Amino acid sequence: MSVFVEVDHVDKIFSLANGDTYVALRNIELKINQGEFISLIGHSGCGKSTLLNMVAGLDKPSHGGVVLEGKQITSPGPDRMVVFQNYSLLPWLTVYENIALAVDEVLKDQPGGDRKTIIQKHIDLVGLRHAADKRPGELSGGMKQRVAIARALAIRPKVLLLDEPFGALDALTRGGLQEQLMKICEESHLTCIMVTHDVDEALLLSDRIVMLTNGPEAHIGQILNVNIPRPRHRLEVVNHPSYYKMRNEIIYFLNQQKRAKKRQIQEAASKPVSRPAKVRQGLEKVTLDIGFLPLTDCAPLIVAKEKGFFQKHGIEEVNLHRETSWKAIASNIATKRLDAAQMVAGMPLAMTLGMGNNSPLPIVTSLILSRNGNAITLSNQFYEQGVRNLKDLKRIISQTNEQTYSLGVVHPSSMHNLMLRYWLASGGIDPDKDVNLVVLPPSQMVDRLKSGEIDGYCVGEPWNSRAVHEGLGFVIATDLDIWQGNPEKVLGVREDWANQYPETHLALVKALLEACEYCDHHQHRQEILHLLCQPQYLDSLPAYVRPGFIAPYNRGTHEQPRLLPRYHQFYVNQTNCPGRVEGLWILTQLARWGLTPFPKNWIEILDRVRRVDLFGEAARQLGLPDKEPDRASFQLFDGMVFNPDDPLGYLQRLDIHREIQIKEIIIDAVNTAAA
Ligand SMILES: Nc1ncnc2c1ncn2[C@@H]1O[C@H](COP(=O)(O)OP(=O)(O)OP(=O)(O)O)[C@@H](O)[C@H]1O
Repeated sequence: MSVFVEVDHVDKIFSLANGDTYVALRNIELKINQGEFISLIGHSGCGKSTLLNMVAGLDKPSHGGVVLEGKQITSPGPDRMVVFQNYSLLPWLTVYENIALAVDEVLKDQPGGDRKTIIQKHIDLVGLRHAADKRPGELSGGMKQRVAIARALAIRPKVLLLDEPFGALDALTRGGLQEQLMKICEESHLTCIMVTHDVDEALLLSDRIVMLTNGPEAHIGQILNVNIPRPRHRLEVVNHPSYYKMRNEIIYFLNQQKRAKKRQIQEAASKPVSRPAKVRQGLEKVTLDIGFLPLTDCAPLIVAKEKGFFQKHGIEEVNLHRETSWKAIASNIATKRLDAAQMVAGMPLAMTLGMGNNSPLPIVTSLILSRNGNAITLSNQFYEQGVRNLKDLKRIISQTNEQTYSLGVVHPSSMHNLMLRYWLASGGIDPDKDVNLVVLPPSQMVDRLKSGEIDGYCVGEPWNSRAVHEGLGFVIATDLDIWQGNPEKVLGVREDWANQYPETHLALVKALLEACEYCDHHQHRQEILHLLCQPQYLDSLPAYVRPGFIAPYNRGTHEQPRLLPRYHQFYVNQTNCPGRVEGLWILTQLARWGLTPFPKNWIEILDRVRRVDLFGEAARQLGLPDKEPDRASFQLFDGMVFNPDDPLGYLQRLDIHREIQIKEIIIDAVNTAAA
């Protein structure tokens, strides 16, 4: 089906009287098919009417655009009619005259007789023949709204826009009008967008319900497909087997938003007390301790320090602490020894959910530092046995019952663990039953492979290339083969730290974002290689770091080494925004393997951890693109589609998984302060 209306990455920013701005909507992306009925639902003030007004052409997006049948909407037009809650009829005109006014204006090229027929037909359509000569003052609320609908339909719009059309009517009248509207829309195959607060109304009328989060920066939290067959009848839809499940889902979404609002208000109220004064350069803290692990993809941190990006943004002194494991990073952030750290992509979510029997500790990430850069290395023994791909590995594992192979991963919440598990499970290998996964720091992988304690691993560079260089193993897959562009390392800070030092946090994100951009220029790579290999950072031979960074990547197989331009991706292709959809994928995988429960309130958790808003602020201040990646379905190498509106459906479709727990994870601001 072709797209009829497209809301294309729309932002709406209002200028306020005091000179400030208010970002009402951020990055709204919605494609609507012809004949679809869409409802917009969300708490008061989230931006539903603003969005509707932009489709109507009554207001303009600040960024992005709205397109109808391939044409950009720039002003109101008769192809889009709006029905408001307050009817907006002219009180001195009769029902007939109110409709005639619009018809005579828009269809003026048609003969008068035809226009009369059209007016009459639409008066009949809404059952008002008996009241055609009455003025609005003589009509009930329901009758007035029927006139407004008839007037909108009479000029044959392509899209009908309804802003809480039945909000002012009593329940009985509302019910009758809903049925009438539904019938008209179904018969004329009209495309409708309706703003409503009424969950049952949305379920009765809609094909899809678009749920908006709270503002500022409201975005689409979830889209619900209403799979109730048409024609529908008001008294029957409630008997549909999924009616109450869908209803509960919407109400749950609204409750999550209510709770998030309450927390924001509490946080705002506590700010003046808890925030330290700005020390210098407009920042609250100008000396920072930041943790990292000696891996090729720590480059942005090293570059930010060595090339002066931290100082450029007012952070006078940064002590980079080389840590030995991801576990140490998590612990040093939890105990506040570190202000910030390079983290594996799943760590902020996992710590927030309290993975591994820890108390939930909210961590925020406002920046992705790198994408890709991992590989799965297996010992030469597999190669000698003819293992070239996942299928071969499965065969060998099935044949060797007496031995369980051990594979190293660097942290339960790391993409190494989640991607290795995904890859194995896609090939029918249960990562908890058919192999033995062991958590080891990256720097121990090569030695353990050499000693035979493990048979392979999934790790970042330079540890794969080093094994190849030393003739210890071969790369069976890089993460480009599994999920090209997967989020790899992120910047992580405690949420209370981010709240306490907001300007410093922003400066840190800006400094690292600029460093990421610097790292992606291939003409800088030789210089960065030199910086990275220094004793205080990777302390590595350049030969281990070069492959995939500046030189062709050698898998240690018979295959010719190949250049992999995106193997270490730091900036291009929207690398840096901590998008919520990929965060949601991580949540599904943590739950899949029993590492954390799947949070029933996932929208709330993602909004809290993956701080798209703070990333956007930093990017805008630098004049760099600030868009969140598309809120679209995607798939990994096996073709299984991940639909962000149905994460639980995705989990259910995955053949191999542990028992999945679904739990509401409530972490309030008071706990945060005490943590
Ligand atoms: N012209 C304006 N100038 C400044 N702010 C505005 C303007 N119009 C709307 N806003 C703000 O934008 C946000 C979204 O408003 P909008 O009316 O779209 O919300 P809504 O979801 O339709 O609310 P409701 O359900 O209460 O009708 C609100 O915070 C509102 O105060």
